[in-house]
Amino acid sequence: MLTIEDLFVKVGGREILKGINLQISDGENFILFGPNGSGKTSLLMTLMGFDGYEIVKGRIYYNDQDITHMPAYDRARLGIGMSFQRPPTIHGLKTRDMVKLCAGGREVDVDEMAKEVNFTELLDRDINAGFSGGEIKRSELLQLMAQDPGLVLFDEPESGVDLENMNLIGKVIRGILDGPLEPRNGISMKELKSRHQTSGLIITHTGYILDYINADRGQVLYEGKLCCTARPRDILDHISKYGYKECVRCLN
Ligand SMILES: Nc1ncnc2c1ncn2[C@@H]1O[C@H](COP(=O)(O)OP(=O)(O)OP(=O)(O)O)[C@@H](O)[C@H]1O
Repeated sequence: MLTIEDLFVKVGGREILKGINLQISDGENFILFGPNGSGKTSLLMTLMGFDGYEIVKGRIYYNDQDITHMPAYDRARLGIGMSFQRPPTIHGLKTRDMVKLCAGGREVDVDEMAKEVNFTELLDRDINAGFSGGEIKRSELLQLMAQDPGLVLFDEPESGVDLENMNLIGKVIRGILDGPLEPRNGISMKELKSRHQTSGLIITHTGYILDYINADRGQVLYEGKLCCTARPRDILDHISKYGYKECVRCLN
């Protein structure tokens, strides 16, 4: 699904990612931890192909295709989607129209999807214009539901979300990553799951999202390098007890 080989990236002239190696399989959810400024968002932005993230060494493959220098819109067409920590406001473009664009020509029922994320009242407002933190997250999820990507990059899906909304957002994210939660149209859960192979790369500080999704593997990004491979819950427990200082030992 996703393979990153020896990736070095400069941002604003400074080396931020220093030799990243990572593989995420079909249907796997991988959790990324790390202190502020360690390069987590830069990694996701690089994977999405945004300008300003200069790959100085290394390769990125998606489904065996080399996408290292592919433009962002082509990566989106291939099936990579992203939910941003701070997405921009876009004046003059209604969220409803953006959701249709995300569907890339497929027929989608925007109103029906909006109901699932409690977004009906906001559909005809410009994207993110005056939206609250929780509304921005729900807007992002709605766009992802329409895109139906094969790989989703989530940058801190819990940030700015109250506990009640976290429940809604957590369940929607689980639906995007793990497929429908109950049998549909006479198709068994096992069959639905085997058809749904969406993978996730998810940044979290709090770990709230772990209550909602299946995630067996995680790592810490520390000063631009990956370390400490373990079960995400174990990493979280360790960080809350000892902070990130132990990661320095793992790196040496
Ligand atoms: N456009 C830019 N120009 C210069 N430096 C940048 C730019 N974007 C990011 N950086 C720097 O790169 C480093 C890594 O930033 P990044 O946002 O990737 O960290 P992060 O791990 O996601 O942090 P956080 O947990 O606070 O979100 C930071 O020192 C940041 O200031």
